[in-house]
Amino acid sequence: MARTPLMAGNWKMNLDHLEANQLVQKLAWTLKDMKHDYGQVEVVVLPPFTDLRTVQTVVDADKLEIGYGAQDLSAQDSGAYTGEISASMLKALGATYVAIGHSERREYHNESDELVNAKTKKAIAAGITPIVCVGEGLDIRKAGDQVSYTLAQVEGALKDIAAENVANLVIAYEPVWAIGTGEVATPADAQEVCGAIREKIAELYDQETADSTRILYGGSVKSDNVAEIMAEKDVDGALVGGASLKADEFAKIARYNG
Ligand SMILES: O=C(CO)COP(=O)(O)O
Repeated sequence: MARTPLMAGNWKMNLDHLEANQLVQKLAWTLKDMKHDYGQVEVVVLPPFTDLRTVQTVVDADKLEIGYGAQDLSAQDSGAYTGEISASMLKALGATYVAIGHSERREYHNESDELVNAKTKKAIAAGITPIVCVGEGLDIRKAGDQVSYTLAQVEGALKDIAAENVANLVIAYEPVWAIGTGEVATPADAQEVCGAIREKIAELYDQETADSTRILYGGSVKSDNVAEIMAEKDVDGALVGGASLKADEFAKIARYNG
């Protein structure tokens, strides 16, 4: 079954709401100039929470086909959880995606597979597509254990989630050693783990489910390396950090297929 490629820009803690407004408009103009076909490659931005209302306003006002979402959400529904943002709050802002378990959250906020699993369930319950992030650090890569390590994260994240929901979610393989370092995984590195993730989903569920789930690669993706990574059969898109902060560069990434 055909999987629509997805290019998602994770802005991390960059750009305030005024800058967000400019970037989203410039991205839309640039893609329009390039005659981008959104049916062929889906384009999504994941700004900081404080930008979401602004992004919603510009996307709605100009009827942009750019999707947007958040970089995290709470595992709780509501109540005394200072600083947290719930799935229903994101839904009310029209968010259609949310990144969950990004390696920076796992590292700096001690997010466990159990928490990632709980957050993934909250996103699904709210009708928001989770982008579940997994991937190994340098020590694990050096030991050659990247596949088993990453598959354990996938299994943890998907615990007790039904096949129909897994078919619709997105998994992003982001080897930590390739994030923000300029050191991009080779296409073969990306395919090795993305292919193994798809096999794992087939084993946990069935082949049809595995064939539907979109699997992204992330880690130093740029316009000059995206095409070769996208040529791999189990890579369905990219989760882009630094290069998504420049409209021209991110538009070129979205137009990797010419
Ligand atoms: O973490 C990433 C996206 O979520 C990747 O970041 P960079 O593209 O800046 O390496």
